[in-house]
Amino acid sequence: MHLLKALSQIELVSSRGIMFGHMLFPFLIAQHSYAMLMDALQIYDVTKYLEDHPGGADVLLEVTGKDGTEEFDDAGHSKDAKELMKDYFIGELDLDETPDIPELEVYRKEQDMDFASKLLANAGQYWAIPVAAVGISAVVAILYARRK
Ligand code: HEM
Repeated sequence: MHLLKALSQIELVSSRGIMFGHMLFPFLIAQHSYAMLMDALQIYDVTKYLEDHPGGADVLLEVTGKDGTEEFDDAGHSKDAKELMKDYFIGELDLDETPDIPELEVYRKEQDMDFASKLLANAGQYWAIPVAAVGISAVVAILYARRK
């Protein structure tokens, strides 16, 4: 449930024009804007820092749309870097205050379908085509026989 709430919060962020992950949240992509998460909650928009980052743009791009806490810590950033980071802080996910998105509930239900239910759900489609073909052939055959 928390994930759904987090997603709905990220959608609000994305409506402000922030790309939030190609892989995790593909429906939220907005061009030319890059955001990353820290400590699974804090959102940083690093778009304007890409070119100035001493570690290069590539490492930042690798963590956009994801949680970059581990990578940030591994790089052994200085106190100054941590201070500078505050300039790019745009907000925090509020996991308690965000509403659920009904569409996501539906999506989740589809995901939960096991193989047998999927097969049953699709069976209708698979039968419809041959049954229609036999029906049409029968009508054509009857019409043809009558003409003779
Ligand atoms: C808003 C977020 C970030 C800020 C403000 C920032 C800032 C900085 C600064 C000021 C430096 C120079 C060294 C220092 O003072 O520590 C640096 C270096 C570096 N950063 Fe970042 N950084 C950020 C995010 C990241 C992330 C997410 C990664 C990894 C995925 C990363 C990887 C590196 C690396 C590898 C270096 C070392 C470059 C070198 O010494 O050659 N940084 N960063």
